[in-house]
Amino acid sequence: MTFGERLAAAVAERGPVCVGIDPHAHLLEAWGLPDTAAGAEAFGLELVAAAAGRVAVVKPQVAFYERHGAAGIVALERVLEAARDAGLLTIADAKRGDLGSTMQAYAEAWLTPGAPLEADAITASTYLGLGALEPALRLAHEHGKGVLVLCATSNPEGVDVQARTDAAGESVAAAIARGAADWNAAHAPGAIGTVGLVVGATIDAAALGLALERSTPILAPGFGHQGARLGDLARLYPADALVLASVSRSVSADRDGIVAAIDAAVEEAR
Ligand SMILES: O=c1ccn([C@@H]2O[C@H](COP(=O)(O)O)[C@@H](O)[C@H]2O)c(=O)[nH]1
Repeated sequence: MTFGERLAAAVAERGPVCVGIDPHAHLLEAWGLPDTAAGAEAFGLELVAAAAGRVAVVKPQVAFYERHGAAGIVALERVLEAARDAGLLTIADAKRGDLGSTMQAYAEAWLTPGAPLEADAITASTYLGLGALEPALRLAHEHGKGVLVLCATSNPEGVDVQARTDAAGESVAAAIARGAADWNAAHAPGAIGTVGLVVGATIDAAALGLALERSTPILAPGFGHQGARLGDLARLYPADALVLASVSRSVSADRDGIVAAIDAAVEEAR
């Protein structure tokens, strides 16, 4: 089964909300936790417990674990393991992107069953070309895992690169979306595939000429803290798209209120 098909089944059961796990220093302080690996682990484990049974997916932001060094990576391993044990799909928001042989190593780190940092999908950057991701896409496909490629990101600066067009008028973002759809069509015809796209909820997808296909799962950050509203999901994305709406800070601001905030997000998205 492809990652896209696994994701579609999970979203059909629990809805499109993805709980982001972003242990910012200011959130650890607000939660009364130390700004250490142990604090980031406790934060992540509480969010996993709150998300379990409520949503389909959690998305730890790797940077907030890396900032604590080796102990932070161990903490992330434990958070990923707890999420797996709780029946949640996991997206490691690692934004990896390098030439092919190095991408192979990244994929072995994040997408190999049994690896200490195993996740169901990673985020990846195509600055070295979509073709450079090929070893990661192949390894992901082999194991039913996913690679979510940055396409039209939610930050305002992204448009400087992503809206650039070639001689035929195709934007960088549109070319990435086309490449992802082509890869899925070639490797899993008729299915929702291995390669997904990151398409922010704060951007104008039509202005970029994006053709979003059902075969290409979409990770949609930008809801909540960045301003987009979960209630607008149906307006922002094509009706038949498999969209995962990511919320991090907006559900984790208040330690005592995370269950209520996740329930509210699920309800608003529904
Ligand atoms: O285009 C992108 C790609 C990734 N992100 C990441 O998602 C979360 C968003 O956090 P919020 O608190 O819900 O704003 C964060 O980890 C980003 O690095 C993104 O925002 N936009």
